[in-house]
Amino acid sequence: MPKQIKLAAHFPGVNNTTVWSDPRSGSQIDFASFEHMARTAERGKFDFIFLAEGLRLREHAGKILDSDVVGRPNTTTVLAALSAVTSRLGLAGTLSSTFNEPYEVARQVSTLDHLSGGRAAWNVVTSPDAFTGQNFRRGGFLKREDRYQRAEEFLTTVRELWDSWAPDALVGDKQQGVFVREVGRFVHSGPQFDIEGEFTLPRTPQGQPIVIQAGDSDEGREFAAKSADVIFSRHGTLEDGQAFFTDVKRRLAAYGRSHEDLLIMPAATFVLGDTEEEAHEYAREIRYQQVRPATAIQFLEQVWRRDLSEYDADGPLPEVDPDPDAEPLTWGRVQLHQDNVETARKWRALAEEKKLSIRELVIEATTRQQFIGTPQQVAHTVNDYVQSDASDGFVLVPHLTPGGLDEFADKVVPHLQELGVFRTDYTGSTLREHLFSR
Ligand SMILES: Cc1cc2nc3c(=O)[nH]c(=O)nc-3n(C[C@H](O)[C@H](O)[C@H](O)COP(=O)(O)O)c2cc1C
Repeated sequence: MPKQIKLAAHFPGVNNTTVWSDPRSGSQIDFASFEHMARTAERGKFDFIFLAEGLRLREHAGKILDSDVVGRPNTTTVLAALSAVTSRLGLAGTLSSTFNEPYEVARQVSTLDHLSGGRAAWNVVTSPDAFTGQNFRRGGFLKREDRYQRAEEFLTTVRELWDSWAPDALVGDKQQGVFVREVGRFVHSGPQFDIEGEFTLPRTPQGQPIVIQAGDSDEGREFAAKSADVIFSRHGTLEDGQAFFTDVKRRLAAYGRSHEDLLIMPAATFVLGDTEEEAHEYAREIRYQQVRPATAIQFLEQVWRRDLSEYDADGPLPEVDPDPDAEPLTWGRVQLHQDNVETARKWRALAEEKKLSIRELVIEATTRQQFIGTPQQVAHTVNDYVQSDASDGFVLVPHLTPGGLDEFADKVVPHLQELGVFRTDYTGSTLREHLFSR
């Protein structure tokens, strides 16, 4: 029996991977856009729709990063609204464990699980940097290395709250006039949180809503191995995916968990065409739309940590080397280039080897996992990746809002179904049932 593939739909929206200038692109904020994508994902029998969270607009060299599409509505409000226009699709939202409180998050996710009949998931993130936290008047709050301690105790506390009501606590006996047998009480005392009281919501349909984790450091992986149901990762290529998969799955045994208890779902994008050549040509066009000249210079400045605005994006790399001591120029984005000098060395070598301009180099160096081809080819490649343990499935990030997922749902999914590796209909009603058949 081949592995069954898990699929999620990432609502695009706050970075240069979205081609917002395309005539077909719609609003990032209107509910109609969220509804369109959710309905498409449900038509394609996806496991869940996924919303990321950005708590502060990113900045580059002191200005709002204009390659980002600004304006991301509140996660749980959008998901609550989506629960009313879908009936099976899982609803996953990102909420930071650094800038929230366990009681509040437990209530929000619990409410979503009740409203949706057991379809809620929480993506626990520690959030990138102090800059993000300034909106909360806690700019310097928690060093990066201390955030997982808080995240772990945060999640433990949330789980205690979710478990605080017995499954049969709500009696609702109209004859006897007994509504509730016993409310859920909790007491949590630890280094991060010291709270006690009654939780206001009874046990939810899933009991424990699904927990997703998205940090990539050693601590992040360990946290996921101990506590998460799903990891959302950036390791989407075959070799990188397999290395990540092996590393994370081997950590599970220490926590008494099996390989099937934690699903690995990297982000991936896709470009479809009637022929392979057409798909590749279209993919190239999309990358040029995503990385415009000004965006290319910004990417380079992120690595060089210098003002390079005088350079021509269609010309060669600057002769000047990166500044090893400078502060990053970009704030609010996860710092992908911690060692900027080393990254610059690799980029320079790549540009020299392939004779690339700045823009061509940025396109080459920043392209993430993409499935490109005819719908049938893409279905086969996705399946090969999953069967060869590069992942358990993918979180698909379309480049158009809101219609970018339509072709995948309507043209690729049927091929996956024919291969016998993807459901032809939902068999359960909760997200936990979709993901784990239990
Ligand atoms: C694939 C992926 C997606 C992420 N999505 C978000 C997000 O939506 N919102 C957010 O605040 N942080 C997000 N993060 C940042 C993580 O929460 C975390 O702060 C960051 O990766 C640093 O932790 P690490 O060193 O363990 O990777 C994401 C990280 C990864 C790897």
